[in-house]
Amino acid sequence: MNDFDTVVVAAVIVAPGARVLAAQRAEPPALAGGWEFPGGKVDPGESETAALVRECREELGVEVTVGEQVGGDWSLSEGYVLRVWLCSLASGVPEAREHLALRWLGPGEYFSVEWLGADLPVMKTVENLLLSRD
Ligand SMILES: Nc1nc2c([nH]c(=O)n2[C@H]2C[C@H](O)[C@@H](COP(=O)(O)OP(=O)(O)OP(=O)(O)O)O2)c(=O)[nH]1
Repeated sequence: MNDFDTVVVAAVIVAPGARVLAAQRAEPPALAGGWEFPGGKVDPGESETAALVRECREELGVEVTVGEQVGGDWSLSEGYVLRVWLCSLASGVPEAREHLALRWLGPGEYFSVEWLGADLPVMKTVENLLLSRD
């Protein structure tokens, strides 16, 4: 990445049973229908973890606790970089306020949705992380 890249942060919300929350994008048309981890762009002057908490509040109506980072910089389109953290639910039940749908995926279901290109390798790394914990 370079200093001009926009950081997009994403939350892998993990629930008991090693379930992770996948969210289906509503827009733009090129990405609509694809599945991602909830998140969004970091605002100027905002910390990355604060952006993560804010995006989960706005998009899902939940409070999350931020845990360990998953990898480093994940490639996105030109000018963007994706950074990902494991999170847990502190309060609330996720609702699709900005997404088409939400789905909890358990082990064996992690690849049952059409992940966006950037998210597929993230899901693979998360699978390794979660399954090595058992
Ligand atoms: N949030 C999120 N965005 C992702 C993921 N994977 C991926 O390629 N992207 C792309 C889609 C978008 O082009 C960009 C994030 O934009 P966004 O629309 O979620 O950001 P935002 O909530 O801040 O929205 P805005 O500024 O456009 O209103 O990163 C992911 O897992 N989570």
